[in-house]
Amino acid sequence: MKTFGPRLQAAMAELGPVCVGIDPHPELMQAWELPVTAEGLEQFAEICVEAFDGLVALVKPQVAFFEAFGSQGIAVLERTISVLRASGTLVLADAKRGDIGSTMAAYARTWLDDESPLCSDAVTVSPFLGFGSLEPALDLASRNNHGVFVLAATSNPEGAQVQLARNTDGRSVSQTIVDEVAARNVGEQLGSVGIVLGATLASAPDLTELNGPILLPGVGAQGGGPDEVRKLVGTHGRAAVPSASREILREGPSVTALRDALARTTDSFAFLQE
Ligand SMILES: O=c1ccn([C@@H]2O[C@H](COP(=O)(O)O)[C@@H](O)[C@H]2O)c(=O)[nH]1
Repeated sequence: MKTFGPRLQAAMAELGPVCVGIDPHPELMQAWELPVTAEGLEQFAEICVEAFDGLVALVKPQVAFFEAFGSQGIAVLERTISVLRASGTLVLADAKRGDIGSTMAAYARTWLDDESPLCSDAVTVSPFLGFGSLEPALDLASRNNHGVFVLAATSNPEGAQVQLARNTDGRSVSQTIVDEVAARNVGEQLGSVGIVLGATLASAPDLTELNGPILLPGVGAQGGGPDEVRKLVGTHGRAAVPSASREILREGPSVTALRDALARTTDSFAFLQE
């Protein structure tokens, strides 16, 4: 099996660079005339799978919205991930896990071990307990040909307080994270360790050495768009994966309307793959 980076690259070349998020906000479930229950969650997820499966490079379920329904929500998430992956659609679990190394190993087994019911193609992780604490996830991902997306510069304005702080060597925390990720991707076609870079940001760390996928959440509902993404990624457009959730999901529950919204978003970012 190919490593995650080239698999994502192939999917983006075929289907366009966009990632669509499955974020079952209670307000969206109500707007879709679904009950805000585990049953409603299941229907929401099934509609998303029907709308997006096979039509998008990456699907990103936001784990928090499933966890909110307890064990039944987790069961819906398991089914959603496995149905998408069974048909070859790449799944990024947006779990943003980060902890001391020994606990990180348990998170890694949950999201990146092929025997786990929640195993996904990739997972988001938080490096703010120290980049080295991510080692168990990076190691397991590498052994199993999965991917990891490391938060580097997030789309929320509060992130700057931590992420733009300077280290003793003068680099920002964000830049340090990008550099650590870059070291993981040396020699790869496209590395399997990516970063998360908010599409809402005014500027980006230096991405020259990154050689990994750049997930850009914040498209649409948070105000990011093609112009912002173009400016942020510069010459690294082929590694850029703009991500939108609410902007597309608001068009539901019609599968046709969801697909149309996805197609519009994909068209608006087609320039990244040119
Ligand atoms: O910096 C970040 C990291 C992750 N996210 C996640 O992406 C989606 C965005 O949803 P929209 O509805 O498109 O705003 C959501 O799951 C966030 O948790 C992010 O927004 N910014």
